[in-house]
Amino acid sequence: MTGLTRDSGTPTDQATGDRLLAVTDLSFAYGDSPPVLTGVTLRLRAGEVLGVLGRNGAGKSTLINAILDIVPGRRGGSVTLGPEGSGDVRRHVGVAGQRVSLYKKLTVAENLTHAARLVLPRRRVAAAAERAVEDFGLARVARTPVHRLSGGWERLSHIAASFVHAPRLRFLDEPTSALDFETRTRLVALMARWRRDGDAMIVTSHYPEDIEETCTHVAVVSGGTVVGVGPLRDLLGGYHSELLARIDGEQGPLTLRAPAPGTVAQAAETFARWAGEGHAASGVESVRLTSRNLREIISLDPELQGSVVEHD
Ligand SMILES: Nc1ncnc2c1ncn2[C@@H]1O[C@H](COP(=O)(O)OP(=O)(O)OP(=O)(O)O)[C@@H](O)[C@H]1O
Repeated sequence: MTGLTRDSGTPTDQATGDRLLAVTDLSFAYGDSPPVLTGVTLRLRAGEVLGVLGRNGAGKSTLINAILDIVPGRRGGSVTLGPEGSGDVRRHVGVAGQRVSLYKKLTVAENLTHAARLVLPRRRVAAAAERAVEDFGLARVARTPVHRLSGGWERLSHIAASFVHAPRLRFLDEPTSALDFETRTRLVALMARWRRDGDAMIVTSHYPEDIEETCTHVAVVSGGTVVGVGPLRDLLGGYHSELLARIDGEQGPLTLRAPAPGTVAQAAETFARWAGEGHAASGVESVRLTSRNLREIISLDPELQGSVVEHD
């Protein structure tokens, strides 16, 4: 495929000062089984968000587990987590795994407090838990025991507890699964805020829209390694959008068509320019903006086919 750069444009750490993750030549196998991952090298700096795509069973969760050394099985390679020289990995790293890890009998607020106590000094625990309730919109369920929550609220509470200590490096394994539209929107907005604040993230998802909305870089796990890493804008920019404007002119309806390289936002800019040049002065009947988005791009790439699922 043309858009995805292989081994070029990898998030780099030319200036290592704001580096939050360095993975070099990491391999991983479960027990005596053949390796699930081989020779993975990744770098993430402040403000970079890496979206990880791949089919079911490709090794996305394993990538997170291997980086964090959660499950035994690392076979060589090196990993540096968090800001360089900070020493305190637990304080700077947060993991919202695919499986919810909350105490079922405790309320959401109690879970948040407990999670904060594990990492933060006592004087900061209450404020951190309160802030998580506010940021994640959990006030309605704060006093509800986890076993009585719906699946979506449970997942959101799980993510809130995972990040109650406001880590600089965040791992999110399929964070939007089970979330309704409103809740997903809230999480996506929070992720954008964390990115602006300079946190780095690794996000796995089967939804290209999640990756497109939240990530600065994309990686594909396939055949036991990370086969493509690149900036999202390069991936999307390698394809063309098309603008269609139907205009009612004196000679009857007229269709204007123009290729617009790049993302939907860039295409919209092109249309605005047309309008400024008077093309639309006689009245635009309808404007269709078609763009190759990540979902379309994935459908064109055999390596990625099967790695996405449809939203409900
Ligand atoms: N604890 C384990 N022991 C042995 N094999 C495992 C274990 N966990 C995962 N695997 C295997 O490792 C491979 C990668 O699994 P992983 O869960 O990382 O894939 P994934 O890309 O996250 O999948 P999904 O999209 O379904 O969540 C699979 O073949 C899986 O069966």
